[in-house]
Amino acid sequence: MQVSDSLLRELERLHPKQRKAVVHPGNVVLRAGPGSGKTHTVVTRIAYLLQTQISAFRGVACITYTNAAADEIRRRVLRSGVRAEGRISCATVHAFCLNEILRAFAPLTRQRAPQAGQVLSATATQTLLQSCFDQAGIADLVAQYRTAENTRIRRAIACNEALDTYDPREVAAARLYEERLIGRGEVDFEIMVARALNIVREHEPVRDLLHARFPHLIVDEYQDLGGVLHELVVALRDLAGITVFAVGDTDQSVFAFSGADPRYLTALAERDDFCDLDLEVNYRSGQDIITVAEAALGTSRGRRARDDAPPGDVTLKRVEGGLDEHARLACDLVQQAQSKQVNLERIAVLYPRRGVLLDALLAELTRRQVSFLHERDDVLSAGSLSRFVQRCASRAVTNFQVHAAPDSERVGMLRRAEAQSLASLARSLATLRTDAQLGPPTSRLFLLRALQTCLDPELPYPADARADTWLQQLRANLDLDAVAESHPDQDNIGSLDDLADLCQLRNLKLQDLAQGEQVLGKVLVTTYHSAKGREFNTVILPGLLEEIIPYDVNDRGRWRRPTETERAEQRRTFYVALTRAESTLHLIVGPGYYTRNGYWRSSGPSDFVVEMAERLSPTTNQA
Ligand SMILES: Nc1ncnc2c1ncn2[C@@H]1O[C@H](COP(=O)(O)OP(=O)(O)OP(=O)(O)O)[C@@H](O)[C@H]1O
Repeated sequence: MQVSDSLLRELERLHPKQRKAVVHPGNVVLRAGPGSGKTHTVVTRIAYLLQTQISAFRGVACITYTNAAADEIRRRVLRSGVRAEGRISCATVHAFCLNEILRAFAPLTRQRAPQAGQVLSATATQTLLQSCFDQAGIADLVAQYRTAENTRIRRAIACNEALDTYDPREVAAARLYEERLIGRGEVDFEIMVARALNIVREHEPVRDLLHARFPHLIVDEYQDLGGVLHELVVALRDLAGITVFAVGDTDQSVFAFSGADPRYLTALAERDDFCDLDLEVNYRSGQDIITVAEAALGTSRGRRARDDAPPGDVTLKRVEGGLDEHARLACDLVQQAQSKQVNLERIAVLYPRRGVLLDALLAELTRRQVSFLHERDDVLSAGSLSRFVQRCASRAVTNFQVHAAPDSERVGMLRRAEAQSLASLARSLATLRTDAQLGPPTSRLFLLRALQTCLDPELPYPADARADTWLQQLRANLDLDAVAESHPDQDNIGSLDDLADLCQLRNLKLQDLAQGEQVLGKVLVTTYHSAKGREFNTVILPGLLEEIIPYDVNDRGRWRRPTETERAEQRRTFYVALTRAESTLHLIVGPGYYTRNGYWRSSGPSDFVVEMAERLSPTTNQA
């Protein structure tokens, strides 16, 4: 098969090591630092495989950590000009296991795929776990704070790992939890992966069919995936003969609290049948930003910026008061960046987790009328249907912005906003309908046309239009209530009503629904965790105070300082936040903060920053 001109040009632009990873015929482990082009390499490899090695009837499966990452990779592959329609399955671990294994092979395995409402929501999971704690004699534990530990234990059980480091009563509760789940005919995300693993191990025809459909499997962010997924990947490699391309960065491992472990990536890399590759150039950040980030990590990896990259600008600022002052300075810095012609959507203000810092930031941004987008993923209902609505809102808002812009600015605006294409939304809607067993629409164009009517009308909805009326129309035109009613995910069942209630209760505007999506003209305010995989011209990190980062951990209802392991993970999260910056990075420290009860805590600057500054005082400009 022939390589297209555009792909040839892309291959030429790659670093020789990236190119080697793209065209390597066998299994690959690609371990590389932030901004080194891992995602870029993944996208090019998928395009290359689809164009040169995989016939029109077969495809590539790509597993990512988040839905956003899956959407992003799919969008970029389609944009590369390769005919990938229907030949790329890009999904999270759970969606892959559910759709490509449990559901696809239900007739062969005689295991019924989850039906309407049988995939437990997060709240239902916690209720079930709490009742198991009660039965196991540990009623004093609060399920909300032990969910990650429960996941860790269940993963260890599924992988036959030693359980002696866990509280035996929690192990008993975890076993009870699974028994009850199975007894009720329900599933949760963990059990879907474990079931998929068993099916692959026990059913040879499933393995053959999987190999026939997906001769290549790509797994992104491997360091954040747990042991069960690792065993699934090994089974797909060793038993089904699927070629594996695993990508990750152990320094960016930030989900160990729920059983993820970078050693699985190392284990793959050490195998003789895998080619272990590294990339050392950081294409995103200037050298000063890279140096500061490595100092914060505490380990010099010797990564370097590309030759022509400006060094970047790193400032460490100190305020004399509490978090209100951090927030004021953060807003000043946003405005300063804006005055240097940096588009607002290229600026991110990042915080480690919710609390007093976020309260102060939101209050100040609102007071100053800075246009910002806060990813309140906990406020809008969870689930794929709610996410679909949010993506539609993002498309509608962007369409309005393009419509309202002067002619000279319109060119490339949709691309700059990375707005959802109607085709990608139509595909997501088709998947939602299939999952809900609603059957295909009357014609392939039906969904596209319905979406176009809702999202790209001749007179677009203004971004500040009332969200409730817009949502009402979307629900009716796309028949979303039918999806909600019979979808297997409990999260989806009440999500439209929840969204509608929220829109009315809070008087939300259309742009407020465009959560988690890039919206032009808005500064992004989000957590260090959610910033993973993304990049911004300017990154501002206020509230770098001890107790805020590293922060205290809730252990069985009591707050305590993090253990060494937890501290190391928090340090990696901080490193992830620092490495999102392309050209400007602002760090803000101070003497302390007021708690929500109004007590002053003289916590002082974050240890992470103090240690970092000690390692490299000359690079950082003291303001
Ligand atoms: N060979 C290359 N030439 C020029 N730019 C590149 C090259 N490879 C990647 N880039 C650019 O570098 C930036 C970072 O790439 P990418 O997001 O793929 O890195 P990553 O390794 O996935 O980062 P992270 O782990 O931090 O999420 C992107 O803007 C990408 O377009």
